[in-house]
Amino acid sequence: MIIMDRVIKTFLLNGKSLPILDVPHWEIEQGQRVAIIGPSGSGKSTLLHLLSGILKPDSGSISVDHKLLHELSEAARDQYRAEKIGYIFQDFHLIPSLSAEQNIELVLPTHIPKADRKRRVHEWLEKVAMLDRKDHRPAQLSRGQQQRIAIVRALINKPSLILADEPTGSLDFETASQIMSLLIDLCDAEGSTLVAVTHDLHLSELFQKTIHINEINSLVKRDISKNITNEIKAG
Ligand SMILES: Nc1ncnc2c1ncn2[C@@H]1O[C@H](COP(=O)(O)OP(=O)(O)OP(=O)(O)O)[C@@H](O)[C@H]1O
Repeated sequence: MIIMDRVIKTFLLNGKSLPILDVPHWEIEQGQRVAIIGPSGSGKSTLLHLLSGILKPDSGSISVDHKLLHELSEAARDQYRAEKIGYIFQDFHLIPSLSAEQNIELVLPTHIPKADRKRRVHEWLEKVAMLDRKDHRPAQLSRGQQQRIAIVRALINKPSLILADEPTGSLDFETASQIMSLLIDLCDAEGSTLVAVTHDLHLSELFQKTIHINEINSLVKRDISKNITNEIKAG
């Protein structure tokens, strides 16, 4: 379970403090699959960065599985991120010189013996129908295939929380729906909580719940976001 309480986040820009997020209260139950929609610049990525512990709030509390993130040391936050969180980016962030298999194996804990590592990676490649592409480097894969590898890399350590920032933003609609459905199914199977930012209202329908950022961030003006949502709908 994730609870954000009275969270304020500002950025310093040219010596001026710029308010970005004001979250009075927001909760996500363990195992929920939530799509976050909202206009550009409304703080969606910042919200994910706060949940992952990459960013710290100026004030307020963020609790994940009863652990208060701001009370953890930097080292403990890094460990929490490595163990509990899988992060999926729009542009995959795969290492170009490594094969699909090596990109995934890289995130497995070093104490796991080589043969077990291979077996585990192969099982996951099978789940996303990519076993026959295991030796391909990212440039030798389609964009949808690269995202499948990135999804496996994020999920293989069974994190309790998956954060996805526009994970299908650079894919055509059909591939995007397939990849988003795959991600949701895998999170379902693992019981992981999924919080995904998407611009696409049609894709957001695949989720249990869609939340507009103005329901979370009190700084986003309702009327502006409504107009933008309507524009997205019309598009
Ligand atoms: N490091 C930073 N320093 C200063 N301002 C920042 C920084 N990072 C983000 N911002 C500002 O914070 C606001 C929210 O950015 P964020 O990336 O969270 O928005 P977003 O809703 O994810 O946008 P998009 O949909 O375009 O990706 C923007 O106005 C952005 O300019």
